[in-house]
Amino acid sequence: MKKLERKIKRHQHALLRDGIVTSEQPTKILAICNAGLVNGLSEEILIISFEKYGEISNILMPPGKSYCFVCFASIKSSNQCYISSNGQLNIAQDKKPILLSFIESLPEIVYDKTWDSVPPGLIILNDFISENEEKLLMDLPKFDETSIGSMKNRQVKHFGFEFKYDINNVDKSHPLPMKIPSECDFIFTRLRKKCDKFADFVPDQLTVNKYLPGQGIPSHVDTHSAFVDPLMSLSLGSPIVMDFKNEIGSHYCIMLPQRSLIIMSEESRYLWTHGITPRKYDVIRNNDRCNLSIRHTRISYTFRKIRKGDCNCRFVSKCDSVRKKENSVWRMIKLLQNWRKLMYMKFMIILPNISVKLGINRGRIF
Ligand SMILES: O=C(O)CCC(=O)C(=O)O
Ligand SMILES: [Fe+2]
Repeated sequence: MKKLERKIKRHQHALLRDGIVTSEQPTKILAICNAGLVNGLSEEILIISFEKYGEISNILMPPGKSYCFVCFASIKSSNQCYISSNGQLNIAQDKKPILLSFIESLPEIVYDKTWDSVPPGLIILNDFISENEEKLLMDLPKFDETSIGSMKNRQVKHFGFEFKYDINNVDKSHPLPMKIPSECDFIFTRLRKKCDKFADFVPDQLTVNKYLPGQGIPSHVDTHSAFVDPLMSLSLGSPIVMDFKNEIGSHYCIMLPQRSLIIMSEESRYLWTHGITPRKYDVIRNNDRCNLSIRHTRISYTFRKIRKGDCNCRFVSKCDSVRKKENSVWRMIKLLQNWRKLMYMKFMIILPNISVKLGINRGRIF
């Protein structure tokens, strides 16, 4: 038996131990037997390497495993992929060649991500602006192309109030001289017509983010005490996947199309984190397809309204106003405890003096 075949056989036995049955005959599903999530293989690399063989209908990467699966729409495609890549395509760990095997059926795994749901309170208005309006808004902020900017992962510009990333808040007492540009006014006239619910929303803070391919924004909840509900973000240029996560482990991947407006309100604004994974491609799954969307430059306009006073939402676990109140109660308790300690120490110091004065000694009065 040749060396390659022997190696594959070893991996096939390992797959069998996990209940995955390989097939001698070509099927639509290929197992990459020696590389998976734990070896740093990604869906992006698989799509880039394999899409030339035909339509990919699914990719399955079980968490914590050193194998994964690519499912083609036809056996012809999977067979071509097998012939050209088995033992020849160096995308396994340390640039080693991948070892392939056909399998009968995909194992059942529960995905930790969902592509077809949105968190409560989240609305996406597609084609919210025209191509001309998009161009105007993309050219407006005049980002300096030569500087990488103050943020590691993107460039930002603030209007109305500066968002300070070191304190995760705005300095409400120092508004910026640059207000939200009047070129944005049409957005809110349009919103009033399209969405009654947000007719009263008049933002006074705007953050423009510019993301190059490979850049993103860490998952976060916009500070409750900084901004009221809702938050709105207009997507210009590249479509992108935004990740929404909640505390009980739900993870929704939401495609933000070019020229769309996303409105985050209620639970989606207060409880779910949102973020953009820094990568050059997004994997989009719908029904029975798996596509790669190549990122190019994206500019987003995030409109927010500064909150006056504390937040009084019901999503207390993520509310910094609640945390602030809790902290001040704790501070008060600590202060009281210290005060009691101080009084006790003072008492212990003056006690001997009193006992001498009263003639108290060793518990006896004489
Ligand atoms: O780029 C976006 O659409 C979102 C930006 C954002 O979440 C933020 O600036 O807080
Ligand atoms: Fe945000």
